[in-house]
Amino acid sequence: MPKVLISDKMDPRAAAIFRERGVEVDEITGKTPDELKAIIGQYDGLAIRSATKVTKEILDAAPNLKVIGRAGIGVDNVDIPAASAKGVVVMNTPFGNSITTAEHAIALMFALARQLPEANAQTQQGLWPKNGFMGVEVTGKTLGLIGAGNIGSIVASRALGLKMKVVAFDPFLTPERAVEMGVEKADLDTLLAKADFITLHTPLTDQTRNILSKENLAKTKKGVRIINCARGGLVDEAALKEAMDAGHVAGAALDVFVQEPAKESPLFGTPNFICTPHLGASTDEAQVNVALQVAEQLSDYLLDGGITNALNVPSLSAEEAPKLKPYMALAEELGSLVGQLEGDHVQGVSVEVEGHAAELNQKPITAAVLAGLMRVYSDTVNMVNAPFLAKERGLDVREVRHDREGDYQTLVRVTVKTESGDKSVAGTLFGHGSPRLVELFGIKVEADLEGHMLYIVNQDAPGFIGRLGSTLGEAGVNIGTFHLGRRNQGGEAVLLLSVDGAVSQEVLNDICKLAGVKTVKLLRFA
Ligand SMILES: NC(=O)C1=CN([C@@H]2O[C@H](COP(=O)(O)OP(=O)(O)OC[C@H]3O[C@@H](n4cnc5c(N)ncnc54)[C@H](O)[C@@H]3O)[C@@H](O)[C@H]2O)C=CC1
Ligand SMILES: O=C(O)C(=O)COP(=O)(O)O
Repeated sequence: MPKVLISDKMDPRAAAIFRERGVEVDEITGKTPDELKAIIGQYDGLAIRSATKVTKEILDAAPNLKVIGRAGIGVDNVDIPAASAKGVVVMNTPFGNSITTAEHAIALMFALARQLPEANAQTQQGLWPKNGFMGVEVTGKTLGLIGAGNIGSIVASRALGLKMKVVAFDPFLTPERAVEMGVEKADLDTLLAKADFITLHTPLTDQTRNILSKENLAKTKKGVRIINCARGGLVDEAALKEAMDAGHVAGAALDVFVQEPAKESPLFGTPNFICTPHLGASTDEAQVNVALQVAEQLSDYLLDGGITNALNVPSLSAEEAPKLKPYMALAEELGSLVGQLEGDHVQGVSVEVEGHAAELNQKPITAAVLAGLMRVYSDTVNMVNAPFLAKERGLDVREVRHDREGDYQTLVRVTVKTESGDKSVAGTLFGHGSPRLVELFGIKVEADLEGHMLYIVNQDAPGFIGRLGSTLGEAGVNIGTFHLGRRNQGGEAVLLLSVDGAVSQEVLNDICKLAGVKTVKLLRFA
């Protein structure tokens, strides 16, 4: 039974789903990195929010980890390249808390416009400060939206409902989508110059870090109010403090900080500065959404291989997974076969699918071919890290889909590019989806690729099979299955024998000495 650790506070429904689905679950929150390192080794899955930092060090201490699920959106607390290199799938729940976070941004906008926190505090102190809090209306004002993705577009629709004008800066926002959203698409400088309120809804990337820098803050309208419910680091906190002290920025509301938990900040105590402790996603509704989703997604992956909302592998629905499973087994065997035969020389790989296979999602099939192929270099390769390793090695990977049906109802062909030309193997599925090799380097040969196998290329000649049988028999090697194919009569022939166990180098040398033998190789399949 797979085992999952929930390491951040999560709605109890997550644990309940894991148990219902047949996944063992521990909820251990608030661990230090060292404490997490000490226990992570026993888990197949890890469910987190933003508090747990999944660093390379943690991943190195997690040999069994297969999947990380973020109950939320931002995954900047996960070292995704390190996870990919280790073959760990990283998933998030991209929509579960979007409305909630958008509402928090709107709530903070109103709180700034009417100075609600300070007015509340002073009233409760018994000061009745009726004349101290002159606010501004949002109606008719311009909201500058930096980032018009899921959350940004919900904020825009709410702001339009409040009769605001919305100007959006997002390099990936198409003019058509801007029209559909009812916003004006603008460049950043235009937005900065026009906005009465600015709200940020981008991930933290090299391009967005300090997008509200000292320089950009200086380009804003005097009296602007700024809201950040996305990620700390989008706003230069020191520059914001300066701009507020100078009276240029009239108010700022931060839900997120460069350093979290933010126990101290020069901004604390600044008039018209409001903050919340990363509460953007904290509503009952959002937390139930993300908890249910993350538990279902992790269970799907661990139990059936279904992949939803993964950031480092192609998606594979729980419905698709059972259909694709036998193809992935076939693809991995074909990859393994070419890897073992040609591994050192491979410069590029082409994966072709035809017949029924062409109706399926090809990405997982290609990833499985690469996993089989790359396992020659490292036994920690799997479908997740194989495409990354292939890229690292500079392998040119191509996918081809043929609608035609050939000799077989379904076929997967793997062709590797080598210095001595293209070499191709192909396989199909028989009966109840059992993989079968049907072609090896241009020769038709049918074989199940399993266990230890001997690959022999020889010159087709009478008596060879008898001599080979005797050599193996004398060495005490039992032949399980025997598959034979040849290019033409008297031409090159290929033999694939399954043998009961490994064959010594001595026996391989003896086979090599048999007349007509060109190549002998011992292969190993799962
Ligand atoms: N405070 C909180 O508790 C929460 C914070 N978030 C954060 O909100 C942010 C946005 O989330 P979503 O809208 O779901 O993401 P999304 O991926 O749907 O949208 C992000 C948008 O930012 C845009 N973008 C990327 N680079 C940009 C750049 N250089 N300049 C301008 N725009 C750029 C993208 O094109 C995209 O449209 C994320 O960082 C997420 O982590 C999300 C949920 C809760
Ligand atoms: O979903 C996100 O990106 C968030 O920032 C929410 O963070 P949290 O799950 O509340 O720690």
